Amino acid sequence: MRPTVAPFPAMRLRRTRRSAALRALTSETTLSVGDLIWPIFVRAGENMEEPVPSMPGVMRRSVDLSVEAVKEAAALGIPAVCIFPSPDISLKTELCEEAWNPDNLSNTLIRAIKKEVPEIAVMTDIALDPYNANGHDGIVRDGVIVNDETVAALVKMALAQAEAGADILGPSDMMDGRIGAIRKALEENGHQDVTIMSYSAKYASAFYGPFRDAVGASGALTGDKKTYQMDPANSDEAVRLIERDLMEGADMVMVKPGMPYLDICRRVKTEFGVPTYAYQVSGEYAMLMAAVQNGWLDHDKVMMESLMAFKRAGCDGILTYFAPAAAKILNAR
Ligand SMILES: NCc1[nH]cc(CCC(=O)O)c1CC(=O)O
Repeated sequence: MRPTVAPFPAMRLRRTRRSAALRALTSETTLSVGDLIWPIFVRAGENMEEPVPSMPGVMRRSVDLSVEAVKEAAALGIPAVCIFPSPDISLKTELCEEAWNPDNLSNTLIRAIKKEVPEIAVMTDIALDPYNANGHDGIVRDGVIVNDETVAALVKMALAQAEAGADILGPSDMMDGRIGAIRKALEENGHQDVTIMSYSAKYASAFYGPFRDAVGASGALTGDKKTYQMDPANSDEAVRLIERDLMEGADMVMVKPGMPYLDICRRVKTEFGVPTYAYQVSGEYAMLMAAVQNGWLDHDKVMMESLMAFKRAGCDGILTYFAPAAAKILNAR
C-alpha cells in the first residue's frame, strides 16, 4: 500500500491534526490495558519488599506481597504477569536443580496467584540463569554452554511450572530445539492447553544489565551470552528463529529487547501475522527512568509514547515494568 498525496493545497495534511477530535478519528493505533504484561521479581521471605536500585520503582517482593501486587494488577485490568525469581545465592548450583523444584520460588508464587487471583494469566521464564552458579541460561561444561543437556533440564523446569498452574511458558534461554521438546513433554503429560510464548528473537544485549542485578545473576555471570543469544547485527536470522519456533509449537513469539529492535517487531508481524510481543527490557526502563529522575524527560508522556511505538510496530502486547503506571493512565482516560 502506498499512501496517496494530492498536490498542495488540495491536500493539507495538517487538516486532520487540527483538533483532538480529528486526531482521535485519524489515529491508526491504540494502546490498551489488555496489551500489557507485567514482569515481577520474587524473593524469599515474608512481608519483604526491597527496591531494585538500577530500576527505580521496581521491587523484589516475597511471595505474600507479590500476591498482593498481582491483585492490584488484576484490579487495573492487566491480563498477565510474568514471574522472575531472585533466589538465595545458596540455591545456585552447576546443574541448576532448583529450577525444577516443584516448591521453588516461582512455582510457589504461581500456585499462590492461581489460588488467590485466578483470572490473571501467569507467565513464567524458562532459563537456568537464576539457579546457575555461573549465571548462564544453560549448563556449562568445560566452558561450553551445552545445548541438548540444557534442553533436557528446561523440559523438567517447564513441566514443574505447568504442574504449578502456569498459563504461559516463556522459554528465554535460546537453546536449539527447546520449543519442540517442551511442547512434546506438555502433550505427553496432560498439559495440552498450556501456551508457549517463545523468546524467539532474543539478542545478546547490553540492555539486560539491571535485570541481572534484580535476579542476582550479575555477580555470577562469567563471560557473555553470545554463543546462544543473537547478534544485534542480524535480522534475517530473527525471521528464521521465529519460523523455527512456530513450527516447533510456539503459540506466541517475542522480540527482545524492544525499542532498539522495532524493525524486527514489524518484520515478524508482517511476515508471519502471528501473536507478536516485545519485551521493553530492564535497560530500556532504567534509561527512561534515569532521564525522568533528572527532570530531562516527562515520565507519563515518554512511557506512553514508548508503549504506543510497540503497537505501531505491529506488536500485540508488551512486557513492560511500566505496566501498572500505564494501566492507571489508560483507565483514567
Ligand atoms: N534468561 C533470563 C532472562 N529473561 C529475561 C531477561 C532480561 C529481562 C530484562 O532485561 O528486563 C533475561 C536476562 C538475560 O538473558 O541475561
